[in-house]
Amino acid sequence: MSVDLDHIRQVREEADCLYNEQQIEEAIANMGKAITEQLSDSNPLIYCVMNGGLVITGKLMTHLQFPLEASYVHATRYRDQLTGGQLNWKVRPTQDMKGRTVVVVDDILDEGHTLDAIVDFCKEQGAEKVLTAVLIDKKHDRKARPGMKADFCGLDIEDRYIFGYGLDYQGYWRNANGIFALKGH
Ligand SMILES: O=P(O)(O)OC[C@H]1O[C@H](OP(=O)(O)OP(=O)(O)O)[C@H](O)[C@@H]1O
Ligand SMILES: Nc1nc2[nH]cnc2c(=O)[nH]1
Repeated sequence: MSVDLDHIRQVREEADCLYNEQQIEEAIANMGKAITEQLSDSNPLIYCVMNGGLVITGKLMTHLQFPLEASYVHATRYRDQLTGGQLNWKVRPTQDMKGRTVVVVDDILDEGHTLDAIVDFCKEQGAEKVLTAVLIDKKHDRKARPGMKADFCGLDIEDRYIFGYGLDYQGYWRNANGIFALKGH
């Protein structure tokens, strides 16, 4: 499928900025502090959920100055759509996580099905404790479980489709240096 780059550029120009870079970096630093306070002696295994978790995981890790191991999983359920479907595992965790503390890091907790499935998988593999960390929690009443929350969260957003800081619009703008909401969504 060919991509209309003029459309991609226009989407970015017309989008509403919900959080700028400075606000996001401050939120990431606060997440790093909270994780450090709780986990600095636990030798955790940090899983980046690709693709969206790429930016937040990299930035968050530099705030975690204690021994840890890092790896990634790849699961997707939105592909290039604005609404989610069936979770598609592309790469499952490979490390031995028996008895380990695992932290699953992703860009967004939207409905929560992605995080729930990854957490369940890690528990089935014998992880002792599985915690979740997300940059963004989207506020609505469609969570996979009522009241579902991440253990560590940077920012809340209203119920709109967003991109930037790892989140994409049709595969683009994961590199946008703010959190932007799509015009009209
Ligand atoms: O809470 P949920 O409703 O399950 O949605 C959250 C997930 O959706 C996005 O991934 P996506 O499936 O778009 O794949 P991507 O990471 O490659 O963008 C995002 O990165 C989260 O992993
Ligand atoms: N890009 C993007 N991906 C998502 N996955 C779940 N919610 C969202 C969202 O608002 N934006």
